[in-house]
Amino acid sequence: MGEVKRFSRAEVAQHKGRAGGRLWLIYKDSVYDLTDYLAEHPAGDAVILEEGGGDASKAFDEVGHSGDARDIMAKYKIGEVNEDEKYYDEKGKKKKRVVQVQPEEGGSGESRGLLGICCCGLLR
Ligand code: HEM
Repeated sequence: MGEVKRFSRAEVAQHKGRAGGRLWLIYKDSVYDLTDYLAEHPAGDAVILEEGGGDASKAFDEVGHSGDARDIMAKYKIGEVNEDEKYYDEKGKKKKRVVQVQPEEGGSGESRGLLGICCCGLLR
């Protein structure tokens, strides 16, 4: 098997399936081109079009799709999202989102929350 193709989420978002374009979507960090499946979807194309270009993990799971549906989906896989944009770890478990807080430029390096500001007022 060859190398897996990698896509950025921004690149996937360019394929919304509108105006004759291809329809890609993301399910659990894998990228699918469902253009040729749209017309076959048992629940119609509209529900998939709504997710076009985006991450359909939640929508797909909420339906409670069958194993058959998952087998079909596998046939349309074209790659995976870039490693640094993945939401799931190697075990398929959802990663904790790491939010990096940059210190404010030129500031004191300390940002006070509302509570902090109130307390400071009281202590003065
Ligand atoms: C990603 C590729 C997809 C494939 C291969 C797929 C396949 C299928 C299949 C085979 C069914 C028939 C029922 C079953 O076997 O589970 C189904 C039903 C359905 N799908 Fe999808 N589906 C896909 C994506 C989506 C997405 C993104 C949505 C968005 C919400 C969606 C919404 C539905 C709904 C609402 C039903 C009807 C469920 C029901 O009758 O209870 N599907 N799909």
